[in-house]
Amino acid sequence: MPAPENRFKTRLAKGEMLYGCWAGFADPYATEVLATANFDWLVIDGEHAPNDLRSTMAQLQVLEGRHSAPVVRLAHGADWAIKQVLDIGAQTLLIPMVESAEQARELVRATRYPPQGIRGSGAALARASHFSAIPDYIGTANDQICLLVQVETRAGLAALDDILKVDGVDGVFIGPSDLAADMGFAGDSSAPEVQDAIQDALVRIKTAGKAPGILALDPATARTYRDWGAQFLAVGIDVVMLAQSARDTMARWRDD
Ligand SMILES: O=C(O)C(=O)C[C@H](O)[C@@H](O)CO
Repeated sequence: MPAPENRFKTRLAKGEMLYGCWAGFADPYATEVLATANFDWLVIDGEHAPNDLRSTMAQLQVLEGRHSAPVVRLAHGADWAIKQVLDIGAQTLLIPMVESAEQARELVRATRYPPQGIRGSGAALARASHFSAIPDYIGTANDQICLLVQVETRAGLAALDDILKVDGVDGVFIGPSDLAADMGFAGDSSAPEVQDAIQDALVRIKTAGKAPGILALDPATARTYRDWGAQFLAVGIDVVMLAQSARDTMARWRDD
């Protein structure tokens, strides 16, 4: 019995268009509600949402067997953090602020058991191995890892061609907000210079045979990014959806 199939990785490799959403409440109940929308993937965000290992695991549990595949974003690509989140059952990781091929290679090694990598062997007590119910977990887990790196600075764009050559990187996510800020357009990813950089990056990622990813809350922008080659495309943030809907509702009655 091998490690569970990573459906997200399988669909990504087939070239399927995958629509996602950020899960930012850091709560399994909210993520379970979000999963009823049947997004293809949901980002359990450990960078900008108040997630910890327990809240991340609880969201992995509620997503088990659901259509929405979990993508776990870490605050930083530290090998110990990767080890812990893989052991609780994550199979697809999104790592921010990747700026070199060497950094990408280190991330690949951190996600793989030896000899391909340095992932520590704690499968005996790990949720990922179904608590040892998967006897061949260590021998089969590497193949089910999907590593998505975020390129979101000028340095990352300059290293993008080399990052794309790294085996084990399955996709590259362009972070529009951070890229805009690094380019001197903080808060404005619609600036022509940023848009040109995004288009160039998405085309390069696709041409290199990797999966291009990005986030856009505005449907017209999301369609543009899809036209430019985005394959895993996040089109919503749950926190934003609730906040905006609540404000609109009160505004409607305030002036009624
Ligand atoms: O730089 C970006 O944009 C991203 O990486 C996505 C954001 O972090 C996401 O939280 C939406 O703001």
